[in-house]
Amino acid sequence: MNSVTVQVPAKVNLQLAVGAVRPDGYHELVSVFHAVSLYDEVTVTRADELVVTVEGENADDVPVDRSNLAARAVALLADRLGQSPDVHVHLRKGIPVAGGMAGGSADAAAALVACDTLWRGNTPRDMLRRLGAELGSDVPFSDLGGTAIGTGRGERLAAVPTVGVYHWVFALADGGLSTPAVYGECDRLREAAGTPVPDPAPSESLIAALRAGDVPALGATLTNDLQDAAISLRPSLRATLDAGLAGGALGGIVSGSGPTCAFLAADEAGARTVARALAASGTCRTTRVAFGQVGGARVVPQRLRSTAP
Ligand SMILES: C[C@](O)(CO)[C@H](O)COP(=O)(O)OP(=O)(O)OC[C@H]1O[C@@H](n2ccc(N)nc2=O)[C@H](O)[C@@H]1O
Ligand SMILES: Nc1ncnc2c1ncn2[C@@H]1O[C@H](COP(=O)(O)OP(=O)(O)OP(=O)(O)O)[C@@H](O)[C@H]1O
Repeated sequence: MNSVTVQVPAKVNLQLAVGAVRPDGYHELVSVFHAVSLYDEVTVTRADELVVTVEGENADDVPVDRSNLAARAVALLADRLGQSPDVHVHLRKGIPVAGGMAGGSADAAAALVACDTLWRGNTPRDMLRRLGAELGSDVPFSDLGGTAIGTGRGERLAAVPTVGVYHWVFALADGGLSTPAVYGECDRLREAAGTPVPDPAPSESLIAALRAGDVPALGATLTNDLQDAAISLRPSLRATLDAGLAGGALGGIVSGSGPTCAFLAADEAGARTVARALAASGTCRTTRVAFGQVGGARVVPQRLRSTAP
């Protein structure tokens, strides 16, 4: 076996409750993660040195040096397995870059699975997730997929029972937002308001909607504590949210740290209607239609691989 390809999904946070800053600088979270059908594909191939190449929309915004999260994942696993990290990592980006949908984290999770397969490390999946948490708070969920509650800084996961299919429209913006900057803005806004920061807790109505597969109820209970901060840094997001809701979405929120906005539609046809309304409004760069929940990082069987890098 000379190369391995892993497909890995984007995420949207159905609830993102942000608590106080911890001594280590991270915020205590309750995050209801949901994996959706926008995918990156990560292919690792044996090579003379560790190199990264990237294809897809805004590929130029993705670093190809050792700061790339996938390259860091390769180096970390190589170190743990006592293995040389010399592989070619090729990223085929379908997840918006710096869009609040965990694109870099997805690539890290996929690179861990791909290299462990290539090197026959046989590392248990929960161990790969623990390694992933060293690279970023969203990485373990990118590996797990489905729908799950994340606590701590978002890395401690428990699957949430869910029924039904959820149809989503994502409004992509020009340019990204920096995750630390959005958390920082959230703190600044809270300090200015002078209100105490509540301990984050799961929304019972949201969990009930997921258990029942109640799409309108889910649309009504989407929340994101980083939304005001993202809008404060990118005021045009308000118009994007308004346009999606006016276009018939059952709910709309900023995805994670933004600037992508996520809209829940009643069904597949409804999603296409919302996407058209968003495109006509001129309030976003482009749209993507997707569904959830989907599984996490998985090896693509060789016979199903579309092209070699
Ligand atoms: C916004 C979310 O995407 C929601 O799922 C995540 O919380 C961010 O996860 P991520 O991109 O994997 O973030 P990390 O790489 O772990 O952290 C990047 C930066 O985000 C901020 N950060 C992240 C997670 C957290 N619980 N509290 C934080 O304050 C910190 O400034 C941190 O330095
Ligand atoms: N493999 C990667 N793919 C995309 N960006 C990467 C990658 N590795 C490092 N980065 C850097 O990380 C930054 C954030 O990109 P990413 O797509 O992970 O953002 P995000 O989806 O907002 O993350 P999150 O939702 O986890 O906060 C990019 O601007 C880029 O410089």
